Amino acid sequence: MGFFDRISEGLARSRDKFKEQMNVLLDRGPDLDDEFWDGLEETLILSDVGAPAASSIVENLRDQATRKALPDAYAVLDMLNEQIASTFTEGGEGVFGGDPALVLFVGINGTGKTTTVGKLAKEASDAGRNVILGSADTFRAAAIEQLEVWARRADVEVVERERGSDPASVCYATIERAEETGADLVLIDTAGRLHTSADLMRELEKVVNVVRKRSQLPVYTVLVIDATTGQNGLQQAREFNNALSLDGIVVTKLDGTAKGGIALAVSHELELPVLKIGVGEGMDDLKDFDAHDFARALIGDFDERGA
Ligand SMILES: Nc1nc2c(ncn2[C@@H]2O[C@H](COP(=O)(O)OP(=O)(O)OP(=O)(O)O)[C@@H](O)[C@H]2O)c(=O)[nH]1
Repeated sequence: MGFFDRISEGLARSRDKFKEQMNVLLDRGPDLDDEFWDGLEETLILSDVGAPAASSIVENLRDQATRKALPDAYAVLDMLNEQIASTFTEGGEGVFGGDPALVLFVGINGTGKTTTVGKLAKEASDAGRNVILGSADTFRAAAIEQLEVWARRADVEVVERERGSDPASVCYATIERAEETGADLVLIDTAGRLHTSADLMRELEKVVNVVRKRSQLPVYTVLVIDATTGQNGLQQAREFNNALSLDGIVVTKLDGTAKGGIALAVSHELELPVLKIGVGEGMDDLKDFDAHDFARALIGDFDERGA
């Protein structure tokens, strides 16, 4: 199944929610009056894209409707996909684009950090890159074992220490080992932590600072967000970004959620690119992000019979 089909299948619930709201709005007729524009903004907000993104999308579409003298709501909806796509923050090519990099994965518990590291390791190793993994999640014993399983599947080395070790020292050891082996992609899994826990966030800041100082490879910090948590994901992203100056996000569990719009809320509000998306638990379920395909999958197409 191609990228669009996978993401389209995954976002079916998000799309249904959007369409249901839109159809109620269109039932009153296709006039481009204030009620339509307010209703469109509200529908976007209910789709979890966040108020700032929703208002920017509606403002731009309103401008275009005036400039191009668009006849009705259907003409506006034809431009909605494009407008949503361009509201995502672009960039981040350096992180997984094939250049040498050290990437630290952070996020709250259970968002899919270890799984994402594993999937990426497999993809990069299959593409012929020299990959090494670091298990700085020294908090949860199962996380170390889980990463070992992925490392075996990907046929890459993983640097680890016993449970309870200092995560910064695991990072240090991983960087040393990467230098010895000439690895050009270093992926470090960190322990899940609540963004509201000041101590754990300080510990993570320390880990990131150690890595930034010590690594000769460019260092990127990537937040892994679980799409099913909706608006809470935005709050997590704000806190992690404040503490760590993130370089991008990976949005997981986009298979089967009605809250897929959260990817846009975070990308737009925090000016962070979406680097990858997770659409399942399997090895091949981590995909490159394409804003146009994502927008199409999120809201679908509209025609005059209703969508
Ligand atoms: N459906 C679905 N499940 C996913 C996806 N990504 C990860 N998971 C599942 O989410 C669960 C948690 O994933 P982990 O990778 O262990 O999460 P983590 O962030 O490393 O967890 P902690 O180490 O506890 O913070 C696992 O059961 C994964 O298989 C995804 O894209 N879709």
